Amino acid sequence: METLSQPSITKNRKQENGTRQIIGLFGFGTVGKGLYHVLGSSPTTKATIKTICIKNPDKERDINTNLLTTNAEDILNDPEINLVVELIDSATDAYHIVKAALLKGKSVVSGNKTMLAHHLEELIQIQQTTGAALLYDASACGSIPVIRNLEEYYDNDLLLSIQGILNGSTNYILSRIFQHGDSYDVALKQAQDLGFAESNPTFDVDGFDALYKLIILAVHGFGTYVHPKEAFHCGISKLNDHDIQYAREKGKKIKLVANLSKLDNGRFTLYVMPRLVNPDEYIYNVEEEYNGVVIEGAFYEKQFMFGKGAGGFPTGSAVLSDITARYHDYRYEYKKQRYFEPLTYTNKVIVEVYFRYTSPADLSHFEFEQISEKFSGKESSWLIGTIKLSALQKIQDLLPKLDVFLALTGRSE
Ligand SMILES: NC(=O)C1=CN([C@@H]2O[C@H](COP(=O)(O)OP(=O)(O)OC[C@H]3O[C@@H](n4cnc5c(N)ncnc54)[C@H](OP(=O)(O)O)[C@@H]3O)[C@@H](O)[C@H]2O)C=CC1
Ligand SMILES: N[C@@H](CC=O)C(=O)O
Repeated sequence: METLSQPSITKNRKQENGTRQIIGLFGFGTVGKGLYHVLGSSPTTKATIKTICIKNPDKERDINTNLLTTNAEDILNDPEINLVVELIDSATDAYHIVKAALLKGKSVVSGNKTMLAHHLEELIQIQQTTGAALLYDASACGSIPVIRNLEEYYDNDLLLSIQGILNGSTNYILSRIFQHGDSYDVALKQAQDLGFAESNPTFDVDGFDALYKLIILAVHGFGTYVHPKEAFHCGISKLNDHDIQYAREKGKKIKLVANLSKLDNGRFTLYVMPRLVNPDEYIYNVEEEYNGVVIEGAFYEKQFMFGKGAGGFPTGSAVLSDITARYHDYRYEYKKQRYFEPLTYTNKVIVEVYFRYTSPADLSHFEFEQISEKFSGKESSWLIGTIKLSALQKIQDLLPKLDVFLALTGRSE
């Protein structure tokens, strides 16, 4: 009788479970340093950082320089390193590093939502082929364990929606504006100085970052992957004093809200937009760099997860949770994708928005279904109207060039 050799999938998994983790770390910026500190303050963790790969060898660093390299191969080809932790700010480089590590059978922990939102399908496949695991709880909502929660709970038949504040920088900026009267530019600079913002803050303020996070949540919540190009997002970069005044007069705040909702006939939608938020909503009191996620189900109604969504220590602690999870051989099973009929994504959904504009030429790009209120002023005008997400999606690339601000009224959801 032929003896079957042990498949490498088992070998890789057994090697890590209960074995001291020897880490190769990519990136020593806000989150990399945060992890270094958190790991150093966690004596029970059975993990050691052996090598740190950075980009710029001339930067001053407050660590043992013997740990440093600029050559990725020093980590990828080191047989002693059994866990790669990827915390860099380039999505393209991160993709190559993560893919190479997984193909070599090394498990990976990453926080790179831009990279994940674009390559998750392929990276799931590679995990299944090589047996190496990829964990990334830090990639969505910083310290809040929302991905693992969605992965392990909520049969997708019961899960109705996930809504929330998924970006710490924009929430920080909006808090500073609404609560402290800071200007947009000053608040953005603070978010950058505090390490909350992405290297390119357009990702934060124009809603890309929240969309990437939402795409990851859709995979673990509903079992369906949506490419970022297919979904509508807009952000707060065009917010001005008129919008702030409008919200205040209505007794509301403006928050950047990510929405994932189950619809009828096996469909769901997802999008990211600013929204006028009422004082009786959970997310109304989510301030500064905190994030808040409201999970709604058929039988339990609402659950609310709240915690710091950005910053070196909170994110470093989420990365450490993934490192420890790998020590215990935890991996995402992608249960919703594997065991349930996946839902189909659609953007054929009508939303009601507050729309502020200056020039009628800008207004002409927007195909409103119905307009229920309209105000025309000398400096700016606004209207309340309904519009299809697909119509907004068509002008997605034009939006940053227009002097308009859009916010969901919250009435159509
Ligand atoms: N900041 C936050 O609050 C959060 C960030 N994240 C994600 O974590 C990741 C890191 O973010 P953050 O720490 O803020 O970014 P930083 O800009 O602070 O740091 C980036 C680090 O990556 C290094 N780097 C860039 N390219 C390479 C490369 N090709 N090889 C090796 N190292 C490289 C840089 O090296 P050098 O030091 O030499 O310049 C730097 O150390 C990003 O994906 C981000 O989206 C996730 C959750 C929260
Ligand atoms: N730039 C991001 C960092 C964490 O993901 C944010 O502000 O939320």
